[in-house]
Amino acid sequence: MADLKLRDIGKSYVEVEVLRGIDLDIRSGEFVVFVGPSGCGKSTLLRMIAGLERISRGELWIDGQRVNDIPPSQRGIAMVFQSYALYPHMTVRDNMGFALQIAGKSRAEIRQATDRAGEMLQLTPYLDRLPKALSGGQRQRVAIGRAIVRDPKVYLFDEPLSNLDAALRVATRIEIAQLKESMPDRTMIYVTHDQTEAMTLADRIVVLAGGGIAQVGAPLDLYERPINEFVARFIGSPAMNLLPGRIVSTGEVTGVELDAGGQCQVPIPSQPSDQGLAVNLGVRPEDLRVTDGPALFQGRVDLTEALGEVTLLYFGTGSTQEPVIAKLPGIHAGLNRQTVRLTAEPKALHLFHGGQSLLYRSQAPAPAAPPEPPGGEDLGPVVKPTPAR
Ligand SMILES: Nc1ncnc2c1ncn2[C@@H]1O[C@H](COP(=O)(O)OP(=O)(O)OP(=O)(O)O)[C@@H](O)[C@H]1O
Repeated sequence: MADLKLRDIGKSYVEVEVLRGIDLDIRSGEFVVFVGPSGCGKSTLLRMIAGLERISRGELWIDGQRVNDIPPSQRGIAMVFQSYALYPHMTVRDNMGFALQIAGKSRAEIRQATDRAGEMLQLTPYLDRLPKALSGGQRQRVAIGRAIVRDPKVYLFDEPLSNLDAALRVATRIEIAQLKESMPDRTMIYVTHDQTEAMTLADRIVVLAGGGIAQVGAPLDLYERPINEFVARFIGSPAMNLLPGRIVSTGEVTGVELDAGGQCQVPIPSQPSDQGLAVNLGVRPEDLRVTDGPALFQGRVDLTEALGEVTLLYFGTGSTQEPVIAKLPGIHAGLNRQTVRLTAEPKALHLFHGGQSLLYRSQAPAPAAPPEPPGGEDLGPVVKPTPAR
């Protein structure tokens, strides 16, 4: 059992500030996944938790102990890297047991721990093999086994599956999920580029961007209620479409007229002063469907990609703006070069102003005496909610 508290953590290299103001509580037994664009500092944050990078600012607490100055070996953590880095001349069992040998454990203890890890990872038949006689997936399992034998309170994974091919990634991802199930009180923190890994493994996802935390939440929370356009487009593939428009009617349901001509009603509350406000309507490719009725979007299909279970339709690929993408179940090759009308359920729509979701503004606590809105133009900043803990 170990919880982690990150308080105002920052990291600077000589002239570059990579991370700042990271505040995060990770509960005992939680599986937390860090995602974000390349270079946003995911690995740096993980390495600071491991003790492999110095923490420039702020405090890190593991299990109630401030560990900023505690060496990695005394933090009760084990880290699994992308490159499995096994000793080529040692058997699987010796690779897994090496840390225990260094720690001075008895042969019987080492044997018991490596037997148990071998069983958990289905490596029992391979314990006497050298790494070169294993597949990539098996080698990565040995690397995980090396962490398991130490029985750490916290497991850190830095893109452990990125060297594996697609099929092995899926198989090993499922094994990691099962591993978590079998160790419910162990805390796991996992860095990945892979959306599916993040969505399927995480209890909570932490989206890092611009040196800080953009949003923290359960995978479906981030998918259904992204706090801003960045998170909206980062979670989900292909990325959410953003259609520019303006608010034409306000209330519990907001009317939006799109620059391209479509109209829609969005069940997100707005105030009278929002009338005329420039917004982006967000709609995920998978939420669009073809209609004969009133359309949210209408255009000529420039390209279709048939992926088997779904077809992707691309619109406006020639313009400077991002193409609009629809993801329809089934095969729709006949739609190529056709003009298609698309719509979506109102509850699948998102509204953004100045990059921030209007959904969250409505949840902000009302001030004791709300000031009169000044003339209906300036809404002021969209208030961020307190991230879920
Ligand atoms: N030793 C260093 N000196 C200076 N800058 C560094 C150093 N190590 C990392 N950085 C910078 O810190 C930033 C964050 O790096 P980090 O590897 O944590 O990103 P990441 O989000 O894990 O990226 P990726 O997804 O590409 O692995 C990058 O811009 C990187 O160039």
